[in-house]
Amino acid sequence: MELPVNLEHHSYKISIKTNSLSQIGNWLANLWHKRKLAIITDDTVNALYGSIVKTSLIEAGFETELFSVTPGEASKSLTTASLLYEQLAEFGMTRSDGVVILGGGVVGDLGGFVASTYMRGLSFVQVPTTLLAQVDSSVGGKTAVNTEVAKNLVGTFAQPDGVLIDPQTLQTLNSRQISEGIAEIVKSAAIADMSLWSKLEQLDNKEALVSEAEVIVHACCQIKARVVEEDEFDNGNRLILNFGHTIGHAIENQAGYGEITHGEAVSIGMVQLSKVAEKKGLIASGVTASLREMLTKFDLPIEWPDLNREQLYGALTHDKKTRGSQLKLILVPTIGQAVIHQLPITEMKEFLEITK
Ligand SMILES: NC(=O)c1ccc[n+]([C@@H]2O[C@H](COP(=O)([O-])OP(=O)(O)OC[C@H]3O[C@@H](n4cnc5c(N)ncnc54)[C@H](O)[C@@H]3O)[C@@H](O)[C@H]2O)c1
Ligand SMILES: O=C(O)C(=O)C[C@@H](O)[C@H](O)[C@H](O)COP(=O)(O)O
Ligand SMILES: [Zn+2]
Repeated sequence: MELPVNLEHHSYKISIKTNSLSQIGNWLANLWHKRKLAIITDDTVNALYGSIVKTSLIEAGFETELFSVTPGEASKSLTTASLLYEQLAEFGMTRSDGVVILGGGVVGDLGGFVASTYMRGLSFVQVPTTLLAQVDSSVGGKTAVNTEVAKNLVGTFAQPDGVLIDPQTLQTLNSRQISEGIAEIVKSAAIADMSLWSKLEQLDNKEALVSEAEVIVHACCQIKARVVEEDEFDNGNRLILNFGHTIGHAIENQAGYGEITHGEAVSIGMVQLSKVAEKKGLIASGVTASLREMLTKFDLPIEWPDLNREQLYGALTHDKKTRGSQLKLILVPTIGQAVIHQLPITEMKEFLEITK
């Protein structure tokens, strides 16, 4: 299956095909000529898929080197980015060369950030290997690293030249990693696609979902491509992709990056936000219960973790949907639709249930 992402200055295709990873050399040879390639990955993905990818690229005629970082959210940092800049320079990467980003959303965001800033920008492709990365992070061109102050505080908008998705790689993920990806699938359905929501309702558990991965990944990429095509730079309707993220990112930051995964934090964020929104009459009654039921079916957390709410509030003031003292909060008034609700950022204390 192939899906186009049609953008004003940088269109590209998402290819979704089981067992395509070993054919990456041919796929890239059709996209790029005469490139020196740097694969950016993490140690776990390297051990599983590094040599398949590197061999295929070398066989296709590319001079290829692989750079691997420590797995986990803590690597999405300026420190790791600096190390990668040095490694790319040592390998002699120039602006006619390209970066192949192989792994989950962490190397996707980090590698995209490094590729788009090294020498003011190299071409790159995304080869996502987690469910989360296949349904969300590999598409749309948001790159970032975290800082102590806030999640994804520093980043770029930089689109890949292509996305190669091999759903077969999902077979080596553990149960928690599958759930984490499902949080973004539930988000995508909740904000924009009632028929995907109905499909998710029919699935008994995550094993059933993984067995239909190709169809579900395609549906999510289609939603994301449609939203990004309309608003590439996140000034309008793209903000709806951030449902659950205002609270979610604050949780990730305050728990310590990687302690609560991105998907888990977004799951909690969607439910806790909707709970208060429902009480305030901002969304239809029953939305929160539907989200709770769906997310718990897929083993995702939905209750507040034991974190200081005032500190959570401090962390969420750095949300990129703020403009001055106003925040654009994403609400789901009924399943399948999203709205942008502007409010003074201080009102988020109500959503965090901070008692005066
Ligand atoms: N740019 C975007 O639009 C966007 C969208 C959603 C999330 N994100 C970001 O994505 C990140 C989360 O991504 P993630 O959940 O993929 O985390 P991740 O990249 O840390 O991957 C999770 C774990 O799975 C391992 N792994 C990866 N592929 C594997 C495979 N096939 N088999 C076995 N293990 C494998 C990794 O080594 C890692 O330990 C967060 O930083 C989040 O902010 C970005
Ligand atoms: O692509 C987008 O736009 C999203 O918001 C997708 C989110 O799932 C993703 O987590 C994104 O990285 C969040 O972006 P941010 O702008 O809130 O840092
Ligand atoms: Zn997300």
